[in-house]
Amino acid sequence: MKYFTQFESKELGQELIDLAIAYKANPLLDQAKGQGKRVGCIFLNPSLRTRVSTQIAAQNLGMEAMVLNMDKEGWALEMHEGAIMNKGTVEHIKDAAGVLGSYFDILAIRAFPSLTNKEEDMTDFIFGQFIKYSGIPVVSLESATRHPLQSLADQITIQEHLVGKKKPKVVLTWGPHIKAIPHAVANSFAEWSLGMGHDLTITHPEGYELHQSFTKGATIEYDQSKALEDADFVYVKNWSAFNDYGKILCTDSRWMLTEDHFNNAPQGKVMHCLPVRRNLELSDEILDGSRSLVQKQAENRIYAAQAVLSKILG
Ligand SMILES: NCCC[C@H](NC(=O)CCC(=O)O)C(=O)O
Ligand SMILES: NC(=O)OP(=O)(O)O
Repeated sequence: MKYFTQFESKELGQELIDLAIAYKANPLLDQAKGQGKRVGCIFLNPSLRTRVSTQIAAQNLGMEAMVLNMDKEGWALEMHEGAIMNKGTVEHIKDAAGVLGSYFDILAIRAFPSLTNKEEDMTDFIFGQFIKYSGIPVVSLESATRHPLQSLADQITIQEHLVGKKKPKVVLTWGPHIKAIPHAVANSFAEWSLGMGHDLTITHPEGYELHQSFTKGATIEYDQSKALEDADFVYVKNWSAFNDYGKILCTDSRWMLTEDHFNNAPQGKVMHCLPVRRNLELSDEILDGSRSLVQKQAENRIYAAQAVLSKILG
């Protein structure tokens, strides 16, 4: 495996889940595997979990992880070919990524979407520039379109809580937010859940349809209470409109889950990638109650990253 940027196949997904579960039981199982190797973690946006869990994962494999907060500590990067760099950008991605490629064995990159340029965002333009010019294996720490390490951790968490059920009912529900938020987590969660064979229902206000390349095979249900019936896992996420790109079309607080939403899904577990805005996206009642898997998901981020780095090391 050279790149980890999206869901590839159920077989690879399961292999990574199994490896992650083995590392969770014995984090230092492959302590010698990464000796003498370096992973560069490049952040163009903020992070808590991804930053720390990836460093712990590398350390567990005996690898060195270096973090560069490019948005704050690096030179402003020019992404476009042929640009005359007489404005704010200082260094071209060709030069910077080439250098990083010579310093590291693996590059891991976080590059959020603009939410203004749909075409560039949809092709993961910035992310692609790093892949093109670094020439080394690349791991996504959340791109414009996807957050695969989060999704892998989510699938590990679902498998750990299946209680004998082969095909769980998984619901992805939109929750309110005050900001325009990327589609990456929702896209990726849908892509991985469908890919791993779950029965997926997606519920959101009208106008919040995700791109169908991520949701093909899912049931789209605009009535949230109907969607939640008999749900085993309920994944809460805000995202901005995709068709009316990057717009906020709804802030209706009735979409925020409380205990009352679970009258027809008593067994339902609740998931969120974090960070979560309490009592806006998701109620204290749910987050602090026994349905919540959010801390377990965050813990599994370590083992998801460890499995991916290990697989790339070969
Ligand atoms: N990496 C996990 C989520 C990152 C990002 N959340 C945010 O930007 C939240 C910002 C805020 O709440 O102000 C997202 O949803 O894609
Ligand atoms: N879930 C997640 O990716 O968290 P961070 O943005 O804090 O890394």
